[in-house]
Amino acid sequence: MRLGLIGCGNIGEFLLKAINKDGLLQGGRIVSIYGRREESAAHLADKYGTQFYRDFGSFLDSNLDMVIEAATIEAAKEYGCKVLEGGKDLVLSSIGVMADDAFAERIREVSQQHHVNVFLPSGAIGGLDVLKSAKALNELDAVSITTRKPPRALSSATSIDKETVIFEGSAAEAIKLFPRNMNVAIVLSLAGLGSEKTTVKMIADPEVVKNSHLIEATGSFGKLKLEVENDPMPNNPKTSYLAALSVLATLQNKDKTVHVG
Ligand SMILES: NC(=O)C1=CN([C@@H]2O[C@H](COP(=O)(O)OP(=O)(O)OC[C@H]3O[C@@H](n4cnc5c(N)ncnc54)[C@H](O)[C@@H]3O)[C@@H](O)[C@H]2O)C=CC1
Ligand SMILES: O=C([O-])CC(=O)C(=O)O
Repeated sequence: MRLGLIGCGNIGEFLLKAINKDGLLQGGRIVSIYGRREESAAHLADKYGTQFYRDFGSFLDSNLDMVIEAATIEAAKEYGCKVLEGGKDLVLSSIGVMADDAFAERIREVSQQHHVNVFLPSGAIGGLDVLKSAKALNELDAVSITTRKPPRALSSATSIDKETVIFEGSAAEAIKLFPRNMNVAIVLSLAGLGSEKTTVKMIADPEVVKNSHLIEATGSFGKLKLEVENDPMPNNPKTSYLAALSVLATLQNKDKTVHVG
């Protein structure tokens, strides 16, 4: 499987190391990268034996089977449909882009037209399997996420010196205000009740070092309560290590014939 990578930050470099250096994706290799910061992308291309493209069209033409976006919501919006129209599967990290209903609809249409797949990894959270089962008979009543991060992981809250609720509202509002922190709320919305009905609470807490997410849901199945306490990525405290692992796991599982969960 020939992979292309958009974005060479934390998740991008994690994937380059895991796949191209450590061989953790059987039969797969990142052969092309497209990055905005030319110098660092060229350096990574050299370090991990891959090709760096400045021009998106040439990147897409480099005989790829699948493209992984690990950049930003804006990049996902700009390139997502082009990848699918080019006949390649797509893995999105910046899942917040799917909060835009018109864009999400377009992604669904284009992927059907071109017979390609879009993968939305569970990212820095879990519990999506429970929500999907719970809503099989439309009997999922409420879903919420409470995110607690150190202030330095929340760009707008760096001067906070005591535990502070910095946001309460819908997932739809949360992703607009915190596009680098609330992708989790949108993947949760997609698995559950949608971004208007999924509720979010964000807490900046100078006493914590981990990024934690508490997922709660109720429905005819009973109750869900699941908390992940994530170690942050070393170079980007906003992003949890689990988010990078989930992208790799999505790639590792994509061609399995026996599906768990
Ligand atoms: N689904 C989830 O649970 C999670 C999703 N994320 C999201 O995943 C994405 C990647 O995260 P990180 O690797 O930690 O971010 P990062 O900030 O470390 O790296 C992003 C890279 O993308 C590059 N970039 C930005 N715009 C670009 C463009 N238009 N074209 C090409 N490259 C571009 C930047 O120069 C940077 O190198 C972010 O959107 C982040 O918010 C992060 C954590 C959890
Ligand atoms: O990595 C995390 O803990 C969550 C995150 O930043 C996001 O969903 O955007």
